[in-house]
Amino acid sequence: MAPSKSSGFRVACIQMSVVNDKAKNLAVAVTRIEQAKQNGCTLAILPECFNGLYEIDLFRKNAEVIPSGETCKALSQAAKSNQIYVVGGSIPELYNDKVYNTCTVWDPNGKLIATHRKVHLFEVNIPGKTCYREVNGMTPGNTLNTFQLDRFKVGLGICHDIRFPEMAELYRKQECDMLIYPGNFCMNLGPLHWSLLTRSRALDTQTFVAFVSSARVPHPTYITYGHSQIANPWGEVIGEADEKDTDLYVDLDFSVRENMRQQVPTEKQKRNDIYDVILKKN
Ligand SMILES: NC(=O)CC(=O)C(=O)O
Repeated sequence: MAPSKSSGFRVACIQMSVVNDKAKNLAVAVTRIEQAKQNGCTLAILPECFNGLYEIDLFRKNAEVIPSGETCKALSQAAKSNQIYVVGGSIPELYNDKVYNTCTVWDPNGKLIATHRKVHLFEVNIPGKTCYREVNGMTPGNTLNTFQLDRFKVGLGICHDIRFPEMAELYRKQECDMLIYPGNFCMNLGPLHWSLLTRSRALDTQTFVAFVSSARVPHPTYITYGHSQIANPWGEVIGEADEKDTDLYVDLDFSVRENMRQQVPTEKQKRNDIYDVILKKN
């Protein structure tokens, strides 16, 4: 049974296989959102770049104007017909001839209630392993973004954004109850960092953190790690997928967050007289 609305809700992490065919990806996403609702979920979360492969050369081809593009139309309709909140992973967004890596959020009436453009683009150079320069295909966003799901406040990031504790700290300051990061880690960095980062951001901020990947589909240039997971405010992993095409359903009980904050009151112990994290631009 899904948790009662006052204490929390059930969330679906949709770890779908993403292929080089937008129509197929959209059809899969819509079906899985419907299944999430049938399984008692209040919220369904899709992965980063779920409407096309995470390939620099494909970003502009798959880019759409928000909210008039076909991906937004499909997500809005899926949210409305299933009466469910949808965090639409991310898609390449076309805006003023620039391409952003953008997350859209839809309420159960199919209304767009938030967007988030990836602030920290993925840039690594690990010789012989992974070399990726997302800046060659995307423009970074400049704002932090939240939305309200009933009485719970949710902060948004996309993949590489999870590596920056300052951003999560700013969401903690805004009293977010949960952080959501649609993601797509590679096989070199995923095994070492994916779970560590999910747990760290959950513990730092005393929130629930959902890090939602696409499934591992063998591909010549970018192979996704998978392992979508959710950590609770204690830093415990309370649900984790393997690498396969699957959906992870997890019940969130926000009284756990209240208890943690009372029992380990780090929030009240911050020494803002000697250090602070400050939002400079939004
Ligand atoms: N896809 C990403 O943005 C980030 C990533 O894979 C990493 O930080 O590692």
